[in-house]
This record gives sequence, structure tokens and C-alpha cells, in this order.
Amino acid sequence: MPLTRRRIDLAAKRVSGGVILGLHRRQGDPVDMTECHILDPRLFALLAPLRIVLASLGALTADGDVLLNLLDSGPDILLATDVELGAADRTKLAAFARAQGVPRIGWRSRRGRAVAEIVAQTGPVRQNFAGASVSPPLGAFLQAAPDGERAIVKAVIAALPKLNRRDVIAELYAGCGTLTFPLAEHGRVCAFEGDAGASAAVRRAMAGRRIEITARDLGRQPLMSKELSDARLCVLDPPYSGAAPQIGEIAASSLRDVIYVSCNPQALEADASRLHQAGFTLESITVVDQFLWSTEVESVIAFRRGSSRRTRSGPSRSG
Ligand SMILES: C[S@@+](CC[C@H](N)C(=O)[O-])C[C@H]1O[C@@H](n2cnc3c(N)ncnc32)[C@H](O)[C@@H]1O
Repeated sequence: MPLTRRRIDLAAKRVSGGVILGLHRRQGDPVDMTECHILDPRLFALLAPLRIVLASLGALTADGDVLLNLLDSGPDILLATDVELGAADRTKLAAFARAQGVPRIGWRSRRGRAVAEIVAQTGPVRQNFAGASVSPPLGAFLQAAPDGERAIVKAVIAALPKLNRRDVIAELYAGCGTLTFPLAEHGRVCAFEGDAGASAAVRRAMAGRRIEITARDLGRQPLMSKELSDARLCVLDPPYSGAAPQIGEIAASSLRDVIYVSCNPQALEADASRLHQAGFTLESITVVDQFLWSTEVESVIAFRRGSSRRTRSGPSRSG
């Protein structure tokens, strides 16, 4: 739906007389965002005051980045600037957070792979996943829009094979638990996520639920076929680049059911063909149109070994 996008990564550029804040032209400078028919108005309303505060920061000498997430607790901001934040900059950002009702502002240097730090916190930071209250780390991954998230979760749950409550679901690329918490209502979830902050956020919120979460870089250390074979099924939701380092182990395991959530049809094609070579066939596919007015598409695909039934559903309009 229009005006529901809750996550955006903007570029900031100092120019004479102020700061441009918007999206990059393809291989070019950012274009100042003066209107947006996709972004949630609560995030769009922050852009004008953000331009003013960014222009006042000594730490923004040329280029910066502004990642905005709209959590259940309100906007969450992660800034990256080209120079260290000074004490005066921190005071300005704290005043901005109070004035704009922003629970948290974080900062990191644009140089290297600097870790983000909190520079202002005016209240708790919360996001609800299936009744669990998660406090996501700065810059956390969220599905692009709430209705997109609902459609993805619904499609994943609908694609589950018949499970008993003891069955283990291996969940790879779990993020902050978008799928982890709903899946835990159907089986025991052994989740893996590369981002230590995201996996810690799930761990803090999972008390009393049938969830184990491990911080693991599945690119360097994929879950091995032997470990996967202990699970009843595998649910994976890899990044845009796909699951190339992991898919061979899934193919080599004795898993029968795989549910693959994909935001990149090209990466999916490569990974699906590895599964196909290993005897998996397409069981169902749901297309979720969560990237409104773009050619990007999200899909939820169930694969099964030892089955030839094919069904097709969707597209589910959610963007
Ligand atoms: C498309 S997101 C899905 C997250 C979650 N399933 C959700 O719906 O919010 C992909 C996730 O993969 C994680 N990730 C990226 N590369 C990874 C790697 N090499 N090993 C493990 N996790 C990785 C990211 O941190 C991110 O949380």
C-alpha cells in the first residue's frame, strides 16, 4: 500500500546553503526528497527537521547516510558521517530526538566497518513479532512494510508441512525474529543469524518460547548437512545475494522440506536449481508485491523432495 514503507536508507550531501537528503541517482549524487508516495508519513515528516540538524553538524563535512526504521516504538535513526561526532553535535542530536519524539538516534563513522553507537535515547525501542517484544539493534533489518511482513509470515506458515510440537525447524538468516517468533508457535526453532546485535535481540525476547538462536556467519561457516539433517525442515530468508554458500549443504542434507523466502529472483533461480538437482521440486509459490511500483519482488517458495504436486498462489498485494 502507498505510504506504508517503514525502512529507508537515504544519502545526505552537504551543499552550499544546507544539506540534500534523498535517494541516489543511479551512479550519481542524491536527489533531494521533497515528496514520497511510498514512505510512511511519520518518517517523511522527519526529513525537513533532519536537513536542518544535519546542516548544523560539524561531523558532516561532505557526505553522510541516514537509515530510518519505523519501529512500533517510533522512528529509529542511524546516522553515518564522514568525521567523528563532537560534543556539540551530540547535544544537538539529543535535542533533536527530544523535540521530534525519536526514541533513539545512533551514529557510526562512514570509514571502515565502524560499529554503531547510541548518541541519544529518549525512550524504549520495541518491535512486536507474534507477541514477543524485541528491541532491535541500530540499523536492524525489517521487512519493508508491515503488510508485506504479514503476507510473508502468512505464506511461510501456510507452507509448513504437518508438524508436531517437538519437530525442529532450522531457520537460517533469522534477523530480529520476524519469522522466528511465528514459527515457534508450530515447532522448536533453531535459528541462525550473522548479525550479533540481531541475534542478541532475539535472545533477550525469547524467554518461555521454543527458540534457540546462534550468531553465525553462514557465508564463512554454513550450517553443515549433518546438522541440518536433524531438523524436520529448513526455513531460509537470505540477503539479496542469495544463499550460495549455504545451499549446497541444504541440498546434501536429508531434509525433505525447505521454505525459501527470497527478495531476488536471480539469486533464487541459482539456489533453486541447486535444490532441483538434489531432487527437490516446487510445492508452492506465493509472490508478495511489497516493493510498490518497482520491479523488485518478494516470494515465498516451498520445496519438497519426493513429491510432484505443484500449486501456485498470489500475487499477494502488499506494497
Ligand atoms: C532478508 S534478511 C531476513 C531477516 C528476517 N528473516 C526477517 O524477515 O526480518 C536477511 C538476514 O540475513 C542476515 N545475513 C546476511 N548475511 C549473513 C551471513 N553471511 N550469515 C548469516 N546471516 C546473514 C542479515 O543480517 C539479515 O538479518
